[in-house]
Amino acid sequence: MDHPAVEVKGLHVSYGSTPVLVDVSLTVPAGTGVCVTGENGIGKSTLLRCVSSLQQPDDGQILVFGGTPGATPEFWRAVVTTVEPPTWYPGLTVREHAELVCRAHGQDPGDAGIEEALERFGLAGHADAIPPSLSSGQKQRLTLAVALLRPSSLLILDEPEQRLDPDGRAEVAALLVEYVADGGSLLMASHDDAFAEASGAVLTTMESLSAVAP
Ligand SMILES: Nc1ncnc2c1ncn2[C@@H]1O[C@H](COP(=O)(O)OP(=O)(O)OP(=O)(O)O)[C@@H](O)[C@H]1O
Repeated sequence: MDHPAVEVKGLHVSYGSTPVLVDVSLTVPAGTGVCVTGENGIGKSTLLRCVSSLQQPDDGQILVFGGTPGATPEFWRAVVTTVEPPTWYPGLTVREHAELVCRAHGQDPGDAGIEEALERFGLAGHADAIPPSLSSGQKQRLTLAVALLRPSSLLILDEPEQRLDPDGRAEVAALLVEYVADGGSLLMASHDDAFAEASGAVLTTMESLSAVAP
């Protein structure tokens, strides 16, 4: 039986005595995209951090392709998460970061489409620069370019539209449509409904995921 890409049941997370996620449940069927929306501070990043195994919930169950998140190397081969801000390797250029990630995932950097990806993300002119010298939007473009270059089965993206100009948002939305059309699964949080819809994701509000009204 095919497992859903993500299955969250009865998730509870509190910070101190403040509950943030109360009985939250969510399913992302494999090969589909889901976008969680909702006001600042409602708990979207917390949910994505838990699904990415970067945070342990107080209670509830999370399965990613039927397994425990973060428990195996297979999880990290299948899942790309941009919930944590990226870290750049000192002295490696934009192109070298892309090559490194491709190599780590068993791809021949010469065949991985790096030049095309840098071109598509408007980074071709910055391929020999180091990431800290890029603008905040260019850094976000690089983060997403590298996330999409390497093979994966599930993308977990926290507000991927952040800091992108309108052309950048349209380009990323088109790439996410392609990713899901090619069989990938997508779980993201966004404040931009138009971007999320253009990405082909099903929009769902954070409130609707909780069995208990906040
Ligand atoms: N490490 C933490 N310690 C204490 N409180 C936290 C922590 N992380 C998040 N919170 C609180 O939990 C709530 C949910 O935060 P979270 O970042 O998940 O919301 P969000 O929906 O992603 O917000 P935004 O749209 O602003 O990104 C907020 O009230 C936030 O202040």
